[in-house]
Amino acid sequence: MDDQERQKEAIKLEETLEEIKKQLVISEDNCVVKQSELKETLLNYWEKCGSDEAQLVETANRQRALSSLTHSTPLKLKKMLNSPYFGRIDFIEEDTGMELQEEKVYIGLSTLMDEETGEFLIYDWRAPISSMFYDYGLGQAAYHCSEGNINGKIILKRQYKIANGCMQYMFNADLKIDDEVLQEILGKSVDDKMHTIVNSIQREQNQIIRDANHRALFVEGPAGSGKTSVALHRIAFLLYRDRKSINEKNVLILSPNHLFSDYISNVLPEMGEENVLQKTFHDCVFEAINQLPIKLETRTFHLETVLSNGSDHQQTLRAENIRFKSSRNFENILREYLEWVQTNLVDEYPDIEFRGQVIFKKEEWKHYFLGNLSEMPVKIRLEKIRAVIEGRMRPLFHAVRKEKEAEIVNRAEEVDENTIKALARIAAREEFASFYEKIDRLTKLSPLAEYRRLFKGGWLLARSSNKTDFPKAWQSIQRQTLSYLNNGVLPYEDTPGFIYFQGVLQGFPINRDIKHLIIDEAQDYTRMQYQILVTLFPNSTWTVVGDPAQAVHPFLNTASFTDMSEIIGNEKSIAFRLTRSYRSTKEIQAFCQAILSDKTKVEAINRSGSLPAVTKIENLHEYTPVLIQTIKNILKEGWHSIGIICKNTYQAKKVFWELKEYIDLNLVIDEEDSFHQGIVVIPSYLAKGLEFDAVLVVNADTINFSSEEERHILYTMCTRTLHRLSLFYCGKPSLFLREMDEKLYEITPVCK
Ligand SMILES: Nc1ncnc2c1ncn2[C@@H]1O[C@H](COP(=O)(O)OP(=O)(O)OP(=O)(O)O)[C@@H](O)[C@H]1O
Repeated sequence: MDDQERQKEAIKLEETLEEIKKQLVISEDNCVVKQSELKETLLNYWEKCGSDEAQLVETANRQRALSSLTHSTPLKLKKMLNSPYFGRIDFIEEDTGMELQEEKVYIGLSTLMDEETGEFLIYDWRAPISSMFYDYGLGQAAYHCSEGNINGKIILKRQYKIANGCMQYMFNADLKIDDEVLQEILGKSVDDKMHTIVNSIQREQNQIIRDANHRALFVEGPAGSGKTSVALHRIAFLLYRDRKSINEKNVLILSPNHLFSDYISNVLPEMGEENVLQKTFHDCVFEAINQLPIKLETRTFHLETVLSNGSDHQQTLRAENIRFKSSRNFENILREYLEWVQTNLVDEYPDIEFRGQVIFKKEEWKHYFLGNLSEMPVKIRLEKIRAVIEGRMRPLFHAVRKEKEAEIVNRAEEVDENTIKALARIAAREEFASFYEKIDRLTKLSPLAEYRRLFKGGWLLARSSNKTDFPKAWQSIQRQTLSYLNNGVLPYEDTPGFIYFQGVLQGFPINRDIKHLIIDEAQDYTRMQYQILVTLFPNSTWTVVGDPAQAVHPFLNTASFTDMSEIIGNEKSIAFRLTRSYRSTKEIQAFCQAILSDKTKVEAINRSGSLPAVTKIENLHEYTPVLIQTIKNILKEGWHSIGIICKNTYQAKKVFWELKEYIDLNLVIDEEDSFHQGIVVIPSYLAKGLEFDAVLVVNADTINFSSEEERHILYTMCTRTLHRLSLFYCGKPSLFLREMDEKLYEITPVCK
C-alpha cells in the first residue's frame, strides 16, 4: 500500500469521525428533548390521574419506548467513534447497464449514513452487501439481497484495526480473512467475558450465521470451533434481517447454566443487541411447574453425585436408572402409560351417590372422559366432568338447605330469618362435605401421584405390549425412584420424563412469543428434553449447536444430532459441521484430539505455543507447592486467566482450600455464580463453554479418567485453554495419557 493510499485512508477516517461526532451531538440533543417530553407526560399523568389515565399511560409508554430507541443511537455512535469500521471491499457490479463503477464498501458494527446525501458511509456487517467481505477474496463475488443475486468483482479487500479513533494498522487481505489476524486476536490474553468476532468471521461460520432458508440449523463442531460465537452472531443477524417482525423479546438462548450465560453476556450488547432472553432448561422447567409439591434435584448436585467415583450397589443402580430414564425405551414406556391414563384413568371410578340416589353413573365417567372431552388434557376433562356433577348437585343442595331450614323452624330454636338461613346452609354443607371430598379425590388430578404409580408394583409390566422396553433391573429402579419420590425429591433423571408426563396430562405452558431458540451445548440434552422444548415453543425456529465429544454426563443417554433433527427438524432443516478450531494452540489442539478415540481431523489455526506439560506428583503433600509454582510461572509469562479444573466439586474444594493460603484465587462451584477473572478453581461440568489462558488439570490419574465417559470429561477440561495446558497426577496416569503418543506432551519434572 503506497503513501498516497494511506493518506486517502487517513482522510476517510477523519471525515467519518467528524460525521459521527456531528450525528452524536444531534442525537444527544434529541435525547434531551425526548427525555423532557417524557418527564412532562409523566407529570401530566400525576396531575390528571383519574381523568384520561389510560391514554396518558399509553402515551408515556410509547414515549418511553421512543426515548430508549433514541438513547440507543448515541450509544451506537459512541461505539463507532472508537472503531467505526474494520473492513472494506471495492466492488464492481456487473450487468447494471451503466458505466462500470466501483463502490467502496466500508464495513463496521453499525450503519452510518450521510444524513444529507443518504449515501452509505459505513455498512452494517449484517447488511447483504457486507457478506462478500467474509465469503470472498479478490475476483468474482456475489451477494443476495431483496432484488435477487447481485454479481460482480471485488477489486480490493482491506482490513483495519482502529482503536480509540486511531488507525492501528491496515493491510490488504487478498484471499480470505487471514490467519495472521486470527493469530493476533487469539494470541492475546483472554478476559472475563466472551467477545464479538465480527471482524474475523470465517466463511464456514458466515454461512451458518446468515442462513436464511432453513427453520432449524444443527451445528456440530469440535471444541473451540466457534459454535457459541456463531450462534450469538446469528441472533444479531436475525434481529437485523427480520427487525420488522422480531425483537429481542422473541429470541431465547438456552444455556447450560447461569455462569455460562454471564460469560457470554457481552457479545450481543457489543453488537448493539441488548436484552436477549437467556435461560437454562431448569428455568423453563420451573416456569412450567411453578407449584410442584416436590423438590427438584439440581443439575449441579446431580452431577456431583454421579461424578464422585463411587461404586456401591446404590450408585451402580443409579447409573443404570439414569441410563434407562434417558433412553428411548423409557420414552416408549412413558407414552404407553400416558396412553393408559388418557383412556383408562376413570375405568374403576364408582357411581356417585347422594342419599342413595345415583347422581352420576359409573358409565358416565367413561362416556364423558372418552367422548366429547377426549381431545382435552386429562386435567381439563376431569374439571369439566366435575362441573357436570356439580350442576346436578345444585338443585339437591338447594332442596337439602330448605329441608334443614324447615327442621330448624320446627325445632323453634331460632326466630331470626337470616340466622335460620345461615344455619341451614352450614348444616347442608356439613352433609355434603364427604360427598365433595370424594369428588375432589376423583377429579383433582395429581400428575405426581400418577407418575409415582408408574413405579409401583408389576401391573404396568404385566399389561405392557412391549415388555422388552423394560430393563432387567426394572423392579430395583422402581424401588429407587419411589424412595426418592417418597423423600420429596424428584431425581434429575426423572425431571424431563415427569415434565413431559405432567404437560400431556394438564397442558403445557406454551410460549408462542419465542420466534427463535438457540440451544448451546446441545449434546447435553435428552430426547425427552427436546420434545418438551418443541412443545413449549411451537412458533420457534432453531439454531442448535453442540459437540458430542463434550458430553460430560457419564451415564445420560443424550440425544444424537439425528434424534434432534427427528424431533425438531422438518423438511426445512439443515446440518452444518465446523471443522476448524480456533481456541487453542496447535500443540494443545493435537493433544486434545489425541485424547479422543474419534480421530476425525480437526484443522487448527497456525498458532504455536509450548507442548502441554504432564507432571507426576510423588505424594499428595507435593501437590500444593507444585501447583503454586506452576501458577507463578504462568503468571510470570504474562497470562492472567487460569482455570484449575477438577473433575468434581469435592476435588475443587479440596484444591481451593489447599491453595487459598498462598494465592489469590476464587472457587466457582455454584451455577448461579458470575464468571470471575483471574485464577479460578472450578469443576469440569461448570467449566464447559468457558475459556482460560491456561488450564491446570488436577488428578489426571487412572482413578478419575479411565472410562469412555471420562475420556469426554478430560477432553472437555483440556480444551478450555488457549495458551498453556498442564496436567498433574499422583499414582498411575490416566489411561488416555498412557495411550497417547509421547511426542504430544512433555513430561515436566516437579518444580518447587
Ligand atoms: N472467526 C473467529 N475469529 C476470531 N476468534 C474466533 C473465531 N471463531 C471463534 N473464535 C474464538 O475461538 C474461541 C472459541 O469460540 P467458541 O467458544 O464460540 O467455540 P465453541 O465451539 O463454542 O467452543 P466449545 O464447544 O469448546 O465451548 C473463542 O475465543 C472465540 O472468540
